[in-house]
Amino acid sequence: MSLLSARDLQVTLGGHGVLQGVDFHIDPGEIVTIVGPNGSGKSTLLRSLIGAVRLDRGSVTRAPGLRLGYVPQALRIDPTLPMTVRRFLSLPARVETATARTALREAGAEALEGRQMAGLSGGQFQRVLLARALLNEPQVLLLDEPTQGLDQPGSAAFYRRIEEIRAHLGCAVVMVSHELHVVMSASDRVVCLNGHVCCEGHPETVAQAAEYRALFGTGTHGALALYRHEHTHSHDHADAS
Ligand SMILES: Nc1ncnc2c1ncn2[C@@H]1O[C@H](COP(=O)(O)OP(=O)(O)OP(=O)(O)O)[C@@H](O)[C@H]1O
Repeated sequence: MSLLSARDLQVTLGGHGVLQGVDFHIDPGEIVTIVGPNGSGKSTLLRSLIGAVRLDRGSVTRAPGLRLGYVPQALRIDPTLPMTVRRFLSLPARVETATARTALREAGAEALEGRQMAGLSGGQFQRVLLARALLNEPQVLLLDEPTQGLDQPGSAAFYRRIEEIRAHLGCAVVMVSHELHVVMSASDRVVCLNGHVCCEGHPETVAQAAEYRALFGTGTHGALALYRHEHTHSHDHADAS
């Protein structure tokens, strides 16, 4: 049985249709990567899965008592606000020091406990966000472009960490990524989104796909152009540029 599934999702934001007829599921231990051009609804799909978006139609079903951990695409913290990493982890709900330390260790951020949030590098900040998502020992970890702004080695290290966390905690992982090496090597399944699910499957089905490049253009720097894309329908999604 799937841990988390969505059926026939339809979402409108600001008067524009963002998701139409989207089905999704994630099974225990799986790593599923969502790819798609800018504005194709990837973040909206993740936010729908955690229950943060009003659905026009469709439903999201969670296994009973399911624990989710979510790493947002961006989180802005007022740089003038003094706040340590430890304190940040206790917002909005206080967590025990032992719990915070375990999560920081899992995320590779144990050395950052006493640091000011405003002084963290991009990679350190992402690890702290990851630690926050791990506080409740999630069964599904959802990551929205977690390596945005990291350099290639930083990004590769982050994804290795995710693999380790999956192995250690046994959690399933849903992530949005634009990085080919992640899509190719770290995913059990790839879901290609453009307002609707264009296609999905094992990364092994990846092939040379001129169609994909035609659809996604340079928005992904052609990096995902290898994803095999068998198109039987046209695209008119407003933001698919
Ligand atoms: N709160 C909002 N109000 C109005 N429109 C919104 C809102 N949030 C998102 N949108 C619009 O919905 C569409 C999908 O946004 P979403 O962030 O889900 O796409 P994405 O695929 O994650 O994009 P990116 O790759 O750029 O992060 C975009 O056109 C965006 O402008």
